[in-house]
Amino acid sequence: MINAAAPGGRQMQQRSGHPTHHQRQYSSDQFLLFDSASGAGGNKWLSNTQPVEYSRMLRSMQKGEFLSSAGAPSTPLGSRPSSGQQRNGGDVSPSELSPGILDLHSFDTELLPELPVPSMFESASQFGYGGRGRSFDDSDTSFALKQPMGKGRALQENNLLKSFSSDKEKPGSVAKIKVVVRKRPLNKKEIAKKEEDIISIEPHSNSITVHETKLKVDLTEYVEKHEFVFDAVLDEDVSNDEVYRETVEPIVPAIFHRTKATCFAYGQTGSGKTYTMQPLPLKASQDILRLMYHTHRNQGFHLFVSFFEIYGGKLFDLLNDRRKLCMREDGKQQVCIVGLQEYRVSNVDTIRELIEKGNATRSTGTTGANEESSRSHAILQLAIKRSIDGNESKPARIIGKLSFIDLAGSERGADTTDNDKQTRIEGAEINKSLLALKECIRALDNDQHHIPFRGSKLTEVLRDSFIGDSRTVMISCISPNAGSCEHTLNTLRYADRVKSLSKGNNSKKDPSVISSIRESTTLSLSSSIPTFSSYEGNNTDINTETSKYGWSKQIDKETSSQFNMDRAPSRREDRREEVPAVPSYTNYYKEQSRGSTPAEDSDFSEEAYEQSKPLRRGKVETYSAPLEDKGRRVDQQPKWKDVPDVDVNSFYSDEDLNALLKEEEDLVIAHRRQVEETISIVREEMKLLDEADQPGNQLDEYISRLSAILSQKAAGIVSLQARLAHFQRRLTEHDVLVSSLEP
Ligand SMILES: Nc1ncnc2c1ncn2[C@@H]1O[C@H](COP(=O)(O)OP(=O)(O)OP(=O)(O)O)[C@@H](O)[C@H]1O
Repeated sequence: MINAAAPGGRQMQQRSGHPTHHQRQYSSDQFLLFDSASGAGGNKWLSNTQPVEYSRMLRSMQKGEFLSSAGAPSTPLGSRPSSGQQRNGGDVSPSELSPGILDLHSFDTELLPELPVPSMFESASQFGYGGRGRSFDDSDTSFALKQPMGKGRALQENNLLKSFSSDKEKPGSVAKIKVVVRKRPLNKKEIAKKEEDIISIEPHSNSITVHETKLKVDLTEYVEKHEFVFDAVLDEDVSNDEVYRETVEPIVPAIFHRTKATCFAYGQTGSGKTYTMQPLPLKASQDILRLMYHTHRNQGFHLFVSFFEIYGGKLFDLLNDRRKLCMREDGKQQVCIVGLQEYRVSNVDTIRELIEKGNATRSTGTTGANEESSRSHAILQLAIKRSIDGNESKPARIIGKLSFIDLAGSERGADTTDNDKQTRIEGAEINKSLLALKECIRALDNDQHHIPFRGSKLTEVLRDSFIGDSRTVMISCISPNAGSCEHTLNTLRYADRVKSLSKGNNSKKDPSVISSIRESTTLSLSSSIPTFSSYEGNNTDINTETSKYGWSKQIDKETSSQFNMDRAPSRREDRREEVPAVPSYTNYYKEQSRGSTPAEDSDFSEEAYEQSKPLRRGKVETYSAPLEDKGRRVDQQPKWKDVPDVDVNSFYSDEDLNALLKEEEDLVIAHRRQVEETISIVREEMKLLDEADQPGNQLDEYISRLSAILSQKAAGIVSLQARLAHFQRRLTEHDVLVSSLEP
């Protein structure tokens, strides 16, 4: 448990002169300038305000800092550089790339016969593995290179190996949902601005504390602490290798056992989602291939890769020149993405190339880059498939898969300060998808019969990841700087809220990893931006052993053609059963441009579905009514058990959304007007102050007058912010309703 009174790390030591408060309520004498739950407050100015020097503060305002933050009251958004480019201050190497893909072509799951699984220890000794493979942080995919373990936080063991050596390879041994928080270091810009690092982390207790600087009405500064506990908390010095070991590595073996696993990165723009997600698929591929060639050797498994993005509710194939994709639901309510390319891969280099290609496509496809890319969700999927009865000429059936999702910046959905309607509508779309995602994850953890995946495109395409034997890892990325405090708190609070609502939170929790929040504020955040990330997940057993393993250099390096890649058969071609390997992208694309029709996809789905149906697991049946009703049409909807009792027409229309957006616009304009008025008053007063600043004059009088005016104006702004928060709540409710209703 956290000692709330303990110093919060180095940043807290720096401010040791300031009193630390722990309160559960906003006290009446503390109005908080621009500190709103709405996230709309321009708290940059205040956050940057150091031990309050009144005149300095005024000068800051005079210089326009106030205008730039409060006048356009949004947290400054980092732009998203194109993939492969160096991000500001970042160190993403071209070889350390990429988020992931989703394969929904092969929606049917083949149940494997229980094959004997050789022990990895046996394999390891047999193949002479002595040490851990070189990390992707080193931009080297060679499996067998031994090198010293990176510095670490007791995460140096390879969880994959543990799974080899014990029954942990079975999906049931890995937590169903795990929530991890990762803090990035201060970037150059923040350091140049002398921004404080307000996050302290206690890795041993998995606790994280946000030290929020606030101002009282008399403009004295105080610090409020907000403490949270998650399944794992990763400090800024934790490497991407360690992130992988903590998050994805434990679930990799499960995908050979018909598990669908999903890894999300969530957080505000610039918090490190892409930085965190990019290396994961490559590392996972490395482990998957290793398992395929060793533990599961000769079992006919193949690895497939696909990569697409969801932007503005539309799907684009990142491995096929951003070709627009179509999502279809067949008679069995199986979702398939028509035209999505899948690549059969057999070595890591090929996967790396595909991922780089996808990232580049994503960038070029979203020129003007930062804004748009942070408004898209990129989904990369690694699928394990196997041909029926080991017959390579038959279409491969999906066994398990691992999806990596680099989500759009969480704050975008609730950015109420942007007056551009299109941007706000896009934001609403993101908001909707993030909310829907959170709801699905929560339903998943609660074993609910109805998984509300219809709430958004994102959850619809991830539908098969939410059913059956699934695993979810959420990585909440947070920025450490004071200016991002509100967004960071939103991320952590929402995570905590989701966690606290899950059944697992009550029944399965290890007391030592109970997610807890110890905050001094009780301002309702139910309306705040959906910053999910928290969840119950007791996987402490996974990380306690200390076995080692290493990879063989020879096994995964194939000396085959250019890309070592077979093309995944399209469904049309599946029926022809003639799928020559295509050695180059060019040929591949030509070949693929023929595409397949939705009807054909559906047909295929039917067949595949029928073949695998008897073996499907119970949970699928609970959500998918057509399992018992083969004649059901696509347009017939199942009867959801938990659809709210609402009048659909009163909520679910463009007019309503427009009305909400209009209301929001009015509020934003009113807010802005108040702020501008305040600024002009301050400027006037500064003039007076300058005039008064003569020997013999009484400055106190001016200062107290100014203080009174500012207090009054601030109260007005706080009131507007409360209205904005209220409005956001309504928007959120709207989104929840929309996500709960059938399309
Ligand atoms: N843990 C980290 N260590 C070092 N640098 C980091 C870390 N996390 C992020 N960065 C750097 O911070 C910057 C922003 O990170 P990134 O682009 O991953 O953010 P993001 O959350 O994906 O943003 P967006 O939502 O706009 O896509 C990049 O320059 C990146 O290199």
